[in-house]
Amino acid sequence: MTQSCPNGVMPRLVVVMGVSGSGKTLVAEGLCSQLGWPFQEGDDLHPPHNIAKMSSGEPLTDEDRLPWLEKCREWLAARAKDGRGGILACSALKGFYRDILRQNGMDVTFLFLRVPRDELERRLKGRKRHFMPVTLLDSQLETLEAPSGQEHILVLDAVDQPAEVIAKAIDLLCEDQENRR
Ligand SMILES: Nc1ncnc2c1ncn2[C@@H]1O[C@H](COP(=O)(O)OP(=O)(O)O)[C@@H](O)[C@H]1O
Ligand SMILES: O=C(O)[C@H](O)[C@@H](O)[C@H](O)[C@H](O)COP(=O)(O)O
Repeated sequence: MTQSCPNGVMPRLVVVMGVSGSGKTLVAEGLCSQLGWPFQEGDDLHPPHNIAKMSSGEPLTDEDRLPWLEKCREWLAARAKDGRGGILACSALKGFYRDILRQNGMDVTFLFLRVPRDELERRLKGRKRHFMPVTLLDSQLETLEAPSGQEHILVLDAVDQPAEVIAKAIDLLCEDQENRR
């Protein structure tokens, strides 16, 4: 079902968002390897105490997340400067977190990966060597403020096989690019 953009996908800033297990890392890496844009894993920008907190089964608070979101925003701002595009895997669960990432009028496209709870649980249980415990899944889902119609966010039901999900993500970026012309 992949359609190619007539002129290719033009470099831009994309945040692949959603709860833990939704496939942010897989999709963001897949997009970057196909598009040749820089990739950043949002988890790698967390301060160590945030990772320790989640590892111990405690959800993060807004206060915990603010310095991390600032790091994420700085990464996006640096990519905006160099103009080669960039894709950040970042949960961006609440509307105001997303506003932080768009601060100063930065043109950021959010791609929300929507996945049912049972599939999320299956994925988190199957994922090896990762700090995030499956017991935090419900708090992730409670914290998530699904994008409202007012926020221009691309929504992808990310339940197919990985290659298909990545192809659909490229289709959505192409479609959006055409709509923005
Ligand atoms: N479309 C998919 N189908 C099957 N497994 C997937 C899919 N997307 C991701 N996974 C697997 O689910 C787990 C969570 O994916 P990951 O990309 O780490 O999610 P996130 O970064 O949102 O926490 C990983 O083991 C990954 O390989
Ligand atoms: O805001 C948060 O609570 C965290 O950022 C969280 O949403 C994120 O999901 C974890 O860092 C786990 O990492 P994965 O999303 O890669 O599972």
